[in-house]
Amino acid sequence: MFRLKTLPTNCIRPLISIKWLNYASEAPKPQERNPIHETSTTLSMSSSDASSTVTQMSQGPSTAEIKSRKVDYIVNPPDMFIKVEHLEPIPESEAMRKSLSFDEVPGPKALRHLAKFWSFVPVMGTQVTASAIQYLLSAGKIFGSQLSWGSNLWLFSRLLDEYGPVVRLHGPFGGDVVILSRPEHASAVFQNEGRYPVRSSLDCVEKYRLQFRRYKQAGPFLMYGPDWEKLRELIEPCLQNCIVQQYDQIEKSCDEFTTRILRIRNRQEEVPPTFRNEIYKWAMECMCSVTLNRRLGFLDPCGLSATSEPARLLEGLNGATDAIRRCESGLHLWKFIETPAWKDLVKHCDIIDTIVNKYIHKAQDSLRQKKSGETVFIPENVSLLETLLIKEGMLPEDVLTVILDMMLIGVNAISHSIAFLIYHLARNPRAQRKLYGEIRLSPTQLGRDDLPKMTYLQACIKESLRLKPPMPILSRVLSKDILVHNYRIPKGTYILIATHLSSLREEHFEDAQRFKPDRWLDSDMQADTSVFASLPYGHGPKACLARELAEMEIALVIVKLLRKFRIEYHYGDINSTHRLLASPDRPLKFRFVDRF
Ligand code: HEM
Repeated sequence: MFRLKTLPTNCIRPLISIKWLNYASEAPKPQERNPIHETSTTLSMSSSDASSTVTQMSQGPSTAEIKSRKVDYIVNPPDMFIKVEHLEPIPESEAMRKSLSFDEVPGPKALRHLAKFWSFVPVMGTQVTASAIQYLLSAGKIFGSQLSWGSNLWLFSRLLDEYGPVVRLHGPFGGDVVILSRPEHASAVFQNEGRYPVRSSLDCVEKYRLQFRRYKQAGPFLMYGPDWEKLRELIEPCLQNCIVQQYDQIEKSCDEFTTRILRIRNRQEEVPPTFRNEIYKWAMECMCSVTLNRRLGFLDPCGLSATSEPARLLEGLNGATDAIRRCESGLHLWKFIETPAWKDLVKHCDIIDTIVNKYIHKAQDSLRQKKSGETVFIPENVSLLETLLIKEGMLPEDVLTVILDMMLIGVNAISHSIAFLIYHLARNPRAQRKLYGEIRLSPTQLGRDDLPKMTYLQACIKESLRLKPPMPILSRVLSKDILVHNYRIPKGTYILIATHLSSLREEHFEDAQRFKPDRWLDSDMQADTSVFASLPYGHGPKACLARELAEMEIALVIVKLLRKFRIEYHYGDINSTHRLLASPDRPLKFRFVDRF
C-alpha cells in the first residue's frame, strides 16, 4: 500500500498524466471523493490549466486508488509533486509474478533517445495523443508531406512486424505508449478497462471549451469519470427515444438525398466530385432532426445560398474538422501561441456554437411555455435538446457540448462510413445485386424494426466498416497493470490498438482485403475473436454512443439508394486519409444509374 506523503505547492507542470490516471483508475463512487486529493490537485495545477482541470480533478480518486505501482511510475520524476511510500505489497497473481517486466517490451531504440531529448524540453503537450504518435512515427518518413491513415497503418504494421505483437514507444510528452493489434490483446485491454475508461483526448477542442470559452464540461467524447458516466446515462435513453420519434424525419432526409442525386448528376448519371458534401448535408439533416428536432433544409432542391444557416453550419463543421486535424497533428504550438490552425478552430467552432446556441434558447423558451401551460406538454414529443435541458444540473452550455460532439464525431463518422459503403457496393456488383434482391423483398414502407432483419444489408455494413473503419485506431489509458503476451504493462500506460490491422489479417478474415459480406452470415463470425478483430464502434463503456442510430441511418439510406439506382464507380481505388477521422482520399464520382 502507499500513503500520500508530501505535496509541494510550487509545481508548475500541467499534469494531464495524473488527470488521465484518475479516471483510468477503478474510480470511487462520487460520495467517496477524497478531500485530501482534491486539495492536492488544486495545489499542483499551473494557473493556466487550473480552470480546466480542477473540475475534473475534483472527481478524482480516493487515496485507496493512488495505492498502486503506476502512480509511483507516473509521478516519481524529481520535479513532480507527489511522493508515495510503500506500506504493504499488493498481492499478485501467479501469472503476474511469472510475467516479463515492462522494460523487456521491445520497441525502437531511436524513440528511446528522442524521449530523453524531450524530457529537457518544457512540457510541449499535456499528453501523448494519438496524433503526436502519428507525428513521431511519420517524422522520419515524411517530414513535410501529408499524414494519412494509410501511411500510419503501414508504419504501425512495420513496427509490429519488426518488434512483435507488443511494441513499446517511449513517449516524449509523458507516459509510454504501447502498440497492439491482436484481438486477444485488445480483449485483455477492454476487459480490464474498469468503470471509467480513458482514451486519447482532442486537446485543442478541450482547450477551446474549457479554457477559452470557459464551459463547465468538455463534451462526452472528451470527458471521463463520474461526470462522463452521468452524462452518458442521461443521453443514451434520450437518443433511444429520438431514434423512435425521428424515424420518419430521417426517412424523409433519405428521400431528399435520393432526389438531390437526381438533380446533381450529369448526363452520364455521374455525381460531381463534390458529392462528399452532399453526403455531409444528408448526415447533418439527420443529425439536426435528432438533436434539435428540426429540419434545417440542408438538402434543399435548389441548393444552399452561402449565407443560409445550413451553409454556415456546414462551413463551421468542415472548418472545425480541418482545424482540429491541423492542431492535433504535430507539435502542439497552439498551446503557447495563437497559430493559424488555432485561430481557424476558434472561428469555426464559434460559428457552430452560435447557431446551436440559438436553438438552445428557442428550446428554453418553448420549455418555459410548456411549463406555464401555454403549450400542451407531451413528454414523447420532447426533443433531445429539451430532454437534456430539463435534466437537473445540466447547463445550456453542457447541452451545447453534447450536440457539438455528436455533430463533430457523428456526422464525420457516418458520412465516411456511407461513402465507403457506396464505394464497396459500386466496386462489387455481385454483392450489390444480392443486396438489391433482399431489398426488393422487403416491405415498401420500411419500419424501424425491418432494418435489422435484413441480414445481407447488415452484413454489407459490417464488411464495409471492417475494411474502412472511421476510427482505425482505438486508444485507452490502462486502469491497472495487465498482462499482454506475458508482458506486464503497468497502469497508466497509453495503449494504441490498431484494430484496423487485425481486421485486415488473413488469420482472422480469409481473403481479408476483399469485400465479402457473406462472411458475416457465417455463425462462427460471432465468436469472441472475430468480435475483437473488427471493432468499428469501439468497445466497452466508452464505445460509440450512437451505434444504433448510426446503423439505422446507414441501413435506411442504402435501401433508399439501391431501390432507385444501380451504383457504379469507374475510377482509381479509394483509400482512407486522415481528416479527424479516416475519410475517403479521392472524389466520390459515383454513377447513379436509374433502375427503371
Ligand atoms: C458508422 C458510424 C459511426 C462509427 C463507426 C462510430 C465509431 C465510434 C468509435 C470507434 C468511437 C470510440 C469508441 C471507443 O473509444 O471505444 C465512437 C465514440 C463516439 N461516437 Fe460514434 N461512430 C459512429 C457514429 C456516431 C454518430 C452518428 C454519433 C452521434 C449521433 C456518434 C457519437 C459518438 C460519441 C458522442 C462518442 C464518444 C462516446 C464516449 O466517449 O462516451 N457516433 N464512435
